[in-house]
Order: sequence, then structure tokens, then C-alpha cells
Amino acid sequence: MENQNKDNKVNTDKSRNNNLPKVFLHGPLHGPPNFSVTILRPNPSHNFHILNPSSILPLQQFIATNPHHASSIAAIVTINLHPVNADDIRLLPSLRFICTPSAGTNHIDLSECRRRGIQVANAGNIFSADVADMAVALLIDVSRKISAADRWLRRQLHATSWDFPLGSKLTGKKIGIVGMGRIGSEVAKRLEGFNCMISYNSKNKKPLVSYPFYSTVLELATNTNALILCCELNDQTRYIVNKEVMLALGKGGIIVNVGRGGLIDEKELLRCLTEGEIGGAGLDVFENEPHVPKEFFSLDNVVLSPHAAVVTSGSFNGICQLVERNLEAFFSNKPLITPVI
Ligand SMILES: O=CC(=O)O
Repeated sequence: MENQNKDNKVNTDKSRNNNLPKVFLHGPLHGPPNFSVTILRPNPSHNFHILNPSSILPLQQFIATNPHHASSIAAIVTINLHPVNADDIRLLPSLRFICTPSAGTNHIDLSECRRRGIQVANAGNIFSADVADMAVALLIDVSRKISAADRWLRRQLHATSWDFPLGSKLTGKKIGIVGMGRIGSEVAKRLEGFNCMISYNSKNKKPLVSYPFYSTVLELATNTNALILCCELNDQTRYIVNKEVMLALGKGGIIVNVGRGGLIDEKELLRCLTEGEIGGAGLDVFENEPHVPKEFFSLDNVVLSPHAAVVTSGSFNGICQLVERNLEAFFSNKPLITPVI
């Protein structure tokens, strides 16, 4: 009798799941904290059913082994390491929604989504404070040589500042923010506390922002001591920091990148750092992640971080809930919580 009840429950669950819209969790899973697996856990209260819940397979491989699912997938959840391009979208005739737990959406072919009427949601504002904290931390670390001093002290085993090269002052510096959106404005707020003189570049001058605006990154670099890159990566911003910009920033200049690696010509950055054409860099993102050019490792004027600006334990639950809420809203025909398109 007990077994019979269990069997009935399994059959009921199966038929409920069969009738629910299908959400594909794009894989493969990657290292701790296993973001792709924990970002969306199956729950009987969901108004959708998750395919690939362990996020083991990438989309194309999943469809190759489960071709019957191609026509039933209505939504995809994908982290920024797993692109969704026009070829992926073409595989899924019922796809109507892509939800990413990233703030950036450069891994999703947005024009194809627009063309096909597919809605997209992202992380909205959830990570802005964490990313801004990290940007300022990298700027302070590079300016005051904190990581370099830590390495030095561990090698020398004695503490005296006299043998260690001087850091440079952050207080009162001219800082150029590239991208005055949610993250850029949080960075500006923090740097005001250091009496920094802030100016910015973005696609358009913002009527409500009182900081000086430069219409090109070259002009911004010419007039500031450090650039902080907070903008999105797209065809207009790729390599927005090139050789000319780095030379304009000058020998004491610092670049902090918490946006995307493709915003900087990475080979040129390496050359400028090695040859002392700029003073230093704090990098959370790289051009061909997860690959990081090993030439960076031997440079003491660089602080590296493994694309870790976004998630803190404090914001992780928030992003998991946001993904669920966006999916629930989409499948209830309600407005998305954090729509991109
Ligand atoms: O880089 C991470 C994000 O875009 O959220």
C-alpha cells in the first residue's frame, strides 16, 4: 500500500512536470561556489520545470542527446561564462525568455532576442554595491601597493617601510569613471569620501549627474590620474581603452577594470605595464576568461582578481531569489522584475 502511494505520487509529479513550461539551466557547472547549480534549485512550488538541473551539459550538447526537448524549452538561465548566441536560439523554436544572474548581458545575442521577441532579464542592481566596493578596493590596493607589500613582507620577514617603494596618494586624485550607470555612480559615491575629483564618460551625458563629462575616453584619460571601467561590453565599447588612451593616462596612471576584459586591449595593457607607460592596474576581468595571461603574474604593479567582484555571500541569496522571481513572473504573464528587453 505504501509503495502504491509512493508510485502514485511519482506519477502525479511526473505528469505535473510534463505540463509545466521548461526552463533549461545552461552548463557546465564550474568551480566553487558552483554558481550554476545553486542559482536555481528545483522546487515543487515553481510554475516551471527545470531541465538539466545539475547544469552538467551546455545547451547544444543537451539538445544533441535529448532532441525531443528542443521544441519544449521556453526559457534559459545562463551565467556569463555560457553564451547564448543566434545558433543556440535557432535550436529552440519555443524560446521566449532568457534570464541571467549577471549584470552584464554581452554573453547573450540581444539583437537576435529582439528580432525573435525573446525577453531578457539580468541581475539588475543586486551586485552594484559589491562591484563598486571591489573597484575602490582595487584602486586603493594598486595605489598603496597593498598586495605587493604583503608579498614583500612575507619574503623579507621583517617590517620596515623604508626599503619598500612609496605608494601614491588616493585622497584628492582625479578619477575618471567610464560608464556612469548603477555601478559607476556607486563608485563615485565612495570616492567622494576620499575627496577625489570625479569626472566621467558614458554613451551620453547624464542630465542628473553633476560631475564633468567627457565625450571620449581619450579626453577623460588625458584629464585624470586613474580610469575605472564600469561600462558594458558591446560593439561600441570593445577596446575602448587602447594604446592611445593608456599613453594619455600616463606613467603614474592606474586602470581598474570591473566591467569586462574586452573593454581593454589586453596585449597593449601588458606592454604598457611592463614598460612603465602606465603606473598600474587592478583587474577583476580578462579578455579571454577563464584564461589570464601569465605575464601579469610577475608584475608587481598589477592586482588580479578572478572575476570575483560580483558575488559576496551577502548578495548570493538575493540573486538566487531574483532569478526565481523573474521566472515566476514571466510564466505568470507578469512584468519582469529586472527586464533588459
Ligand atoms: O560580471 C558579472 C556580472 O555581469 O554580473
